[in-house]
Amino acid sequence: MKVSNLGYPRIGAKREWKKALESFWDGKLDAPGLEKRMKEIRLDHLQTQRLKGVDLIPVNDFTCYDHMLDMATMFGWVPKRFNHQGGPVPLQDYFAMARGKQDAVACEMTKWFNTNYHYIVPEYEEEMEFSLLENRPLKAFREAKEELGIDGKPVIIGPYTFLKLSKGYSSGQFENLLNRLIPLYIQMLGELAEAGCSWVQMDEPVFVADLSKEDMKLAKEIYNQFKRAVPEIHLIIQTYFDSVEHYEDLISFPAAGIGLDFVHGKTGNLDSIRKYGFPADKCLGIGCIDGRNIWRNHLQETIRFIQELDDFISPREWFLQPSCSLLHVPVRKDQETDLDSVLYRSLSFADEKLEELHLLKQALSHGSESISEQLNAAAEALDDLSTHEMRHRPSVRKHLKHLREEEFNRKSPFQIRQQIQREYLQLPLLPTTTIGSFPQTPEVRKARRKWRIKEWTQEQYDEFMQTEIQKWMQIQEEIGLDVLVHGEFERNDMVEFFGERLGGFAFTKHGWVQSYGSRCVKPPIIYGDIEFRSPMTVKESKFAQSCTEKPVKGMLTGPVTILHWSFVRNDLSKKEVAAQIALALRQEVQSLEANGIRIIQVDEPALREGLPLKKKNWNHYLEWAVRSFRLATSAVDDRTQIHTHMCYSQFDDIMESIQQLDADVISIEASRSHGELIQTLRNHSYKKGIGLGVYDIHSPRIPSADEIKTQIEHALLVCDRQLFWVNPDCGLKTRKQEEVIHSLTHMVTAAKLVRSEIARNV
Ligand SMILES: Nc1nc2c(c(=O)[nH]1)N[C@@H](CNc1ccc(C(=O)N[C@@H](CCC(=O)N[C@@H](CCC(=O)N[C@@H](CCC(=O)O)C(=O)O)C(=O)O)C(=O)O)cc1)CN2
Ligand code: MET
Ligand SMILES: [Zn+2]
Repeated sequence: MKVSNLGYPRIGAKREWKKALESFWDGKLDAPGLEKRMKEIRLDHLQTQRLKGVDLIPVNDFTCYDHMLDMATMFGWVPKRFNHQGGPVPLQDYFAMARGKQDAVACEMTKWFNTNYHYIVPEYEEEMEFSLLENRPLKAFREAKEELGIDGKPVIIGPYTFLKLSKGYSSGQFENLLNRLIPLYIQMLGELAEAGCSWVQMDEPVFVADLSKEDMKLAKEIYNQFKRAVPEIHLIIQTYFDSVEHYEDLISFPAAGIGLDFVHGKTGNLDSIRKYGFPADKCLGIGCIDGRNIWRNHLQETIRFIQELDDFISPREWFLQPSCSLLHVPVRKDQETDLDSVLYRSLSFADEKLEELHLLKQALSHGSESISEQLNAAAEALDDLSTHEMRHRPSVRKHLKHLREEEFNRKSPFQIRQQIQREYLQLPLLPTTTIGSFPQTPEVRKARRKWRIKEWTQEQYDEFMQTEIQKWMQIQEEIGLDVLVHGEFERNDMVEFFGERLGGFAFTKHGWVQSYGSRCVKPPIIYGDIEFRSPMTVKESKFAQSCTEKPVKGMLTGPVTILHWSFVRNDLSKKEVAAQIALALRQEVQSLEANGIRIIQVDEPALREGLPLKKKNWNHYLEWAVRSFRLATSAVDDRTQIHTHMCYSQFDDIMESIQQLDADVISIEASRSHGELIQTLRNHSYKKGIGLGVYDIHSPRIPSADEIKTQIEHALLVCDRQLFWVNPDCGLKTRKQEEVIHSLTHMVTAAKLVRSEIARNV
């Protein structure tokens, strides 16, 4: 029995990794300085894992930005626009692919399966040469060996997953490209074997998605080739986030081990094991500790579960492991000194999870009695949580039980609302707007910090916020935008902010998780029933509206997004928790309307992300997700315009459900995906207001008016101009003031140019 870890958070308990990267980008740290810092952090994480008793310690899970980008650059997949000169990709080109540069737009970024982690999408281009420009897993393996004497287990994205998650090729090219990748993998594995590496973890999470039998046949052929070429490497094919789709095929692959998720794919994987058994010549990686959530494990139940499995299968060896990489949870909990003690005791972050695995190993090797104290402590902590008074609020439960169907519907259908809103809002053709946030400058963050640590009074803080809002109202007026926003300066994060103001949530001080690149989030913890306390956003929106004649958009985060971007209790279904959040938001929407806000945007960027990985589970999810949005937004008058916003996702699968949200206007991220959304809209005509993002906000690059104009014109080929809005891809909180002003000025110029061309032509 071994403890195996699948991946460790990169960011560091104090976000050292993030800080080093940002210093480098700001020019405060040079390249050797960055390399040095990264190495220290990397080694420190290996040390920690060794101390926690991990037998198979992952290496090459660390990265300077994203693990998919690492794979792509290692294979020489650098799109021409980055003008890479051959050889190992230098940091500068590597970061240019991630973040863009003035003469080259960044590579697309999208959700890693159903998580809030975003990866850089590898982009294939015709004529690309495939060669192993460097062997990163080998480097990582050697480093761990030389510096710490650790025999690391390199983690590599498997070829099937790598290619499935890439873009730029047609389905007919898939097999050919796969065949061209094989030699690179073989070279990589061969060099690892030569260096004395024995275990390699090949991540193939796409094996849990809806693949065909043909796919599995093709995949098996690859693994046969690996086995033939590098027999001495022990490959573990690792799956996660759901149950394996064609389990009976996967167990016949020539691998030394197979890793399964027994948390998020428990029923499916268990059914498969019951039906097909598990090969006695392979190791079973048993993902039994939740790598996606922060609750302590009920160790006794887990032991029982593994013992039951042991009754009917006899793998060569058991690997006790988290259900997936620990990338998705914060580093360690001992920094959380202000939490409710019952809640604190029921938590387990990455380091605690590794301790839990070690305890499981002890119990399973030496009997449960050997750790009975720890087992009882875990059971007791979870028991105390389940009887916490926050867990059950009768008023909320009662309200939800008695909802009437009309509470999920607007008063009139869209066509009627559209007429009424046109009168009420008096907007020009192709109205311009932004998605909500303006730069969260160091000054804004400092102000929040001073307020948080009580160095500033509420009045001082409010005054600062008003000044900031006022400044940006004026900037927006000068730029000539049509629908203004207050800028979200008062928010640390679009989810955490609401979590701090609603009943039933707790929030941590250091519970950071990587979202993309150096950007992190601190997901709030939903541990009780959710309750609206008092208006959360009215003060700022109302103030902003008092500064202008133009309509100000109120700005809320939707129920599905709050749910997905929080750590959620697991004694209630997600559907029930979403309904509780929706009910609270409904009251906020009503308060905004009552205070003269004529447009309210309810962001749902995580709607697509929450989509189950298997199609058969889609309908159920989409149904409750849509209903919760409607519950949150339907209480308003016909004349109040409801907007929603979504980003970083492929939308073609869910256009129908987006339509059913019945929002009057949706703004969607579109620019990094280079026109794919346009294709989607060609296939599904969308009959409500829509703004396709006209420029990428993740890049410091400033788009020209011409380029934006072209984007608008392209969009108008598929969108009705009477329904079209002009806006950036997403909020602007990560940008600098000057970048924002220039970009938005170009955007408004572009919109005006298109308007006047339309006027000339009719
Ligand atoms: N939850 C969530 N998920 C999301 C998004 C999102 O906005 N929220 N957007 C999409 C992309 N993801 C993103 C995720 C994070 C950030 C982001 O900007 N994160 C910030 C942190 C935001 C935050 O909470 N900031 C705190 C401050 C945190 C902090 O570092 N405080 C320092 C002090 C800071 C100072 O004095 O300057 C400290 O306490 O020591 C605040 O503003 O109050 C960052 O990593 O830098 C952006 C996009 C998808 N998923
Ligand atoms: C990730 S979606 C962000 C929407 C939010 N209103 C913002 O502008 O930041
Ligand atoms: Zn967005």
